[in-house]
Amino acid sequence: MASQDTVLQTNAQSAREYILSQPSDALSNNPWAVYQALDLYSRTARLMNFKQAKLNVAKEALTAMETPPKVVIEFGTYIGCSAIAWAAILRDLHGPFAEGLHIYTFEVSETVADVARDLIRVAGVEDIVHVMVGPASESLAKLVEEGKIVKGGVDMAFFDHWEKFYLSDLKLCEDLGLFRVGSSVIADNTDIPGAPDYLEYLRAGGRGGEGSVKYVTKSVQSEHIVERRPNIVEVSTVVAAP
Ligand SMILES: C[S@@+](CC[C@H](N)C(=O)[O-])C[C@H]1O[C@@H](n2cnc3c(N)ncnc32)[C@H](O)[C@@H]1O
Repeated sequence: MASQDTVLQTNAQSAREYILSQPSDALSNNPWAVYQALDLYSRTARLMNFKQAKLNVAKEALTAMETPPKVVIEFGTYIGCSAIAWAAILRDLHGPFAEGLHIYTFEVSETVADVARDLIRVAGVEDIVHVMVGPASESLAKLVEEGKIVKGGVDMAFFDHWEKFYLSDLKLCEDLGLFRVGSSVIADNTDIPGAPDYLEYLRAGGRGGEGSVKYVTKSVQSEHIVERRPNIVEVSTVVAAP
């Protein structure tokens, strides 16, 4: 029987074949069209991309931010579906020629990262979406070390890798001083498979104590309600940052 990793990689490669087989004038340099083609494809294929109904929740949160977001970090690239959507949203918010737009996205598998890079290229957003291969915590620390992300410089962090890493990676963001008041922290799959320690932490408002990062958080039900399927997007806002 094929391992989970092999299935994950094979499905990702099939998604790339599907996209590359489409007429290029329909998708080329059009991030929304690529996102939607992938989302449509995922309805019949087993893909673990961030689906449209949930993206709508995240998009609403990003659009409502007082300071429109420019820098996004994403834990879990997979085929680049959500990263392409973040690029489309940032471009919509700031215009096609805006400077300083960056999506740093972290993926542990070289094989699926290659798929993401190809799809990001089709979408024409490779100038603002940076795929980093390796454990997310290491990639993030490297970005800070290299000065590519500065203190208070993350407008939105998206958690969509393996749930067991959500809380430790959130705490790493705090330890590196990446958030500002108003930063958004969004997470998928907190209901199924579930990230109880992450939810408990955010619902308590954070680590607690003087000088700590504080949050308000809400579990938002996405519109596409299928019983016993993951429907929740956890949307948290930083309300205090030392
Ligand atoms: C649910 S998928 C991400 C879906 C993606 N956001 C999208 O919409 O296409 C989770 C991905 O996280 C990756 N991953 C899991 N743990 C990781 C870690 N600690 N560091 C980096 N990537 C990780 C997995 O290999 C997998 O490709």
